[in-house]
Amino acid sequence: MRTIEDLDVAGNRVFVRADLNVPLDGDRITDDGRIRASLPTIEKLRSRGARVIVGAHLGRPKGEVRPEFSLRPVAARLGELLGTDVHFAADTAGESAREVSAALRDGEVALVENLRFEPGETSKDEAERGAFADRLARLADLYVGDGFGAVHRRHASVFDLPRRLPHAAGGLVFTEVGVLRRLTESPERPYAVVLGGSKVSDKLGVIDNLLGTADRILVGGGMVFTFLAAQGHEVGASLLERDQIPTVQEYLRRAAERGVEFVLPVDIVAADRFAADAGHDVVAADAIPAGRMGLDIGPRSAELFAHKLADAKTIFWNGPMGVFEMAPFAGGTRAVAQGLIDSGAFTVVGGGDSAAAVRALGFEESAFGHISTGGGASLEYLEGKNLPGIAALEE
Ligand SMILES: Nc1ncnc2c1ncn2[C@@H]1O[C@H](COP(=O)(O)OP(=O)(O)O)[C@@H](O)[C@H]1O
Ligand SMILES: O=C(OP(=O)(O)O)[C@H](O)COP(=O)(O)O
Repeated sequence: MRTIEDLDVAGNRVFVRADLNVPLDGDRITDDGRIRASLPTIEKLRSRGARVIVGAHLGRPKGEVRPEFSLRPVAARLGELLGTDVHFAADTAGESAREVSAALRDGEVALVENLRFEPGETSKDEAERGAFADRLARLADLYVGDGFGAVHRRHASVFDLPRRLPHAAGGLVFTEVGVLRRLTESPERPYAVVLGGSKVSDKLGVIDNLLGTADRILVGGGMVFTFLAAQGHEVGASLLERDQIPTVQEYLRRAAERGVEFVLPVDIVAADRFAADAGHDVVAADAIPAGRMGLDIGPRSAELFAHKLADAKTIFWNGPMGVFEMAPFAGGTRAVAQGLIDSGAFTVVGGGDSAAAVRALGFEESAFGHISTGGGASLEYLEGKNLPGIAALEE
């Protein structure tokens, strides 16, 4: 992969695909980790006289303009962190974006509106994606891929755009890939992987490959309930991917065959609704009452998980153990974070929300080996998959 140093950026318009998909509460950014992670590349380009046009997504607005997914608050925060005004284009590749791009002076920075407001960004249809990438390409002379958290997406701005412009990888993508490579090339054993979060169907697939590399797989978060259902238990109103049950049954069977240990919660914090002030209590994992939803792993599970991490030499963790954003359901995530630290292992935490969780719960980032900005992206990298956003940069 070429680096920024290989590009002649001075006086040129450089489109930087960043991952600025930060958690928001209304228009308040609750964790700006991904914005901070994007700064070194943007600063380096500015200092070399580039005209920087940043493109990014926020949430999953599915090709529609939805004001609650606007990047405007992100532009303001990016400007504060850079110590300069960030011009904001009210559309993605339309009139406003073209005007903003044309008016940029050397060293200035602009952010265009949420790329996913355009159906072409995420389309499965290559022609539709290509047409959108063509429009984006008119905004810039060069492309820098730095949105590590989105490199696993075959999206217009990630995959099709770099094929249309001279391109290079940004520093964040380099750093992330460098650390993850260490996990794929002979990790020190025992190697434990902790999986949780809510993007269950996205992330279940990684287990297929982990069964060949990890010694122990701990499952928490929303992923738990598909496992419990696969074992024949009722999961009440918890998050469940019913069509994935046979796949999970197959994973459990293969794990037993290969001597990979699956560690599942033994108790669950079950709530009567999805709210911070919901009524809740701890129930056995195989006895979740009808109508109740599991929003965290229980205290006995937290202890079990910490115990199963204690002797590990390498740990990768993606996905919070519960709905950590609500205090009554943060215990499992806190215990796993502490378990990683106490193990003394080489630890990697990946994912927008996982990284936000460790910061929100007051842990020092330096207590972990590496905090990755990508959850799904790092999982797919560990799977050995060809990541579209990296493949396009290598071309
Ligand atoms: N049991 C659960 N039910 C519903 N949502 C959950 C549960 N456990 C965790 N979550 C949610 O998962 C989200 C993070 O999932 P995900 O996006 O997959 O992680 P990451 O961004 O770290 O890759 C958090 O917002 C958290 O509230
Ligand atoms: O938040 C992200 O990924 P992550 O939750 O796996 O860390 C990225 O911004 C990608 O978002 P997407 O999973 O909606 O494509």
